[in-house]
Amino acid sequence: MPTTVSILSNITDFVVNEGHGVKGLSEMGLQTLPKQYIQPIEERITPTTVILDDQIPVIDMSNWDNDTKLIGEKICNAAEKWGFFQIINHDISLDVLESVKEATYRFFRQTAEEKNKHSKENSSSNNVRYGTSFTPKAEKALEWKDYLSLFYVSDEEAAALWPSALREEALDFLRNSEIVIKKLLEALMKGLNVKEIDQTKESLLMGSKRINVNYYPKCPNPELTVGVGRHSDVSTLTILLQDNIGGLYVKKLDSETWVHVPPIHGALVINIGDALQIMSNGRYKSIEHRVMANGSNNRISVPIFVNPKPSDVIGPLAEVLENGEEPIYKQVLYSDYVKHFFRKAHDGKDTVDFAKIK
Ligand SMILES: COc1cc(/C=C/C(=O)SCCNC(=O)CCNC(=O)[C@H](O)C(C)(C)COP(=O)(O)OP(=O)(O)OC[C@H]2O[C@@H](n3cnc4c(N)ncnc43)[C@H](O)[C@@H]2OP(=O)(O)O)ccc1O
Ligand SMILES: O=C(O)CCC(=O)C(=O)O
Ligand SMILES: [Fe+2]
Repeated sequence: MPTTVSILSNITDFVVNEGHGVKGLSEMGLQTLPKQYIQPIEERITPTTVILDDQIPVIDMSNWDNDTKLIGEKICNAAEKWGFFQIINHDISLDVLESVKEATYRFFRQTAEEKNKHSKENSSSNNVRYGTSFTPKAEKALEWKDYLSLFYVSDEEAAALWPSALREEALDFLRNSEIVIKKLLEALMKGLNVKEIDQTKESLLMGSKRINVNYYPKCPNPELTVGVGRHSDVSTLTILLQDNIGGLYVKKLDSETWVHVPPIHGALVINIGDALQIMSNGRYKSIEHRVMANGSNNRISVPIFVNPKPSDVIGPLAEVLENGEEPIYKQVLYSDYVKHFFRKAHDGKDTVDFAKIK
């Protein structure tokens, strides 16, 4: 049985290689944060940069069928001004949302050995990956988070490869999110002068999906580290289910201040990702966000990343440039873009520079 001292002398082995994750560290009852997790001061979330008198829009979807235009305009405004909003009355049942949260706990409660069957080194497929932090090899300071990431190909592949602890619940959440994703994209495309989402557009906007489950265990000295560092998502859009703990912070456009995203029971947090910022030629904003570590509670979240297909080439849409607007982004192969994102540590909005016309 390893002692606390021996574990602390080789954190990488215990947390990363043996698959105990930060959950394993947290459950040892550590009183002090290991030095590997201490973030530089500028990366920590401090009260001085957080504002309390503003918040991301909350959009009620209940009257979508009768009020499509008005709700659509609210969605486009939020995408331009905040890049983030919450939706309520979106028609995904509470049962589906509660079940995927329970299943997330069920997956992470398993032994390190069981979870580690899905690590990068052990997984039989690149489409299933259990890990910790973001990209430990490239990070100077680690992040206080464990995750399982599932790239959706087909129900058959999921049946063969996804862990049974959460397979059905994750698939159910994916299936049930389909209608609301289409409504959001329909509204966002109208705002860009795209009249119809034909098959090519549909594939470009939502040709692939990835569902992650994130576990942020209780943390000693949470003020010294982060759950997730500053980043923007590389998706078209992200649909995030969070629990009731809180801790997600979003950067306010053109400012150095951050706002908290308060948990609302049954709501989903929606954010625009880099792919849609690029396709909209910068009109819709893919905004930096980060997650605070928590000293008293474990937290979970379940993002669905709606993406182009890896083989798609993305760039500003023709409809957006029709009026003579100059493109600010070039055409890039989406899988090159995503690889660039995954190979470096979280460093805020710098990912999108990869696609900028210099
Ligand atoms: C994990 O914590 C996160 C995650 C996020 C994610 C935010 C998003 O927006 S995810 C949406 C990403 N889009 C897609 O998944 C759709 C398109 N997919 C692809 O293009 C490909 O599937 C691929 C992701 C590029 C992988 O293709 P493959 O040919 O298999 O490439 P590899 O060479 O194996 O991988 C490239 C590089 O990325 C690392 N990597 C791959 N998958 C993951 C993953 N799920 N999580 C972390 N890292 C991943 C892989 O290890 C390679 O790096 P090396 O250094 O090992 O070469 C936001 C915030 C978070 O905290
Ligand atoms: O846990 C959260 O609230 C956000 C997680 C996140 O930003 C991500 O997984 O990309
Ligand atoms: Fe994110």
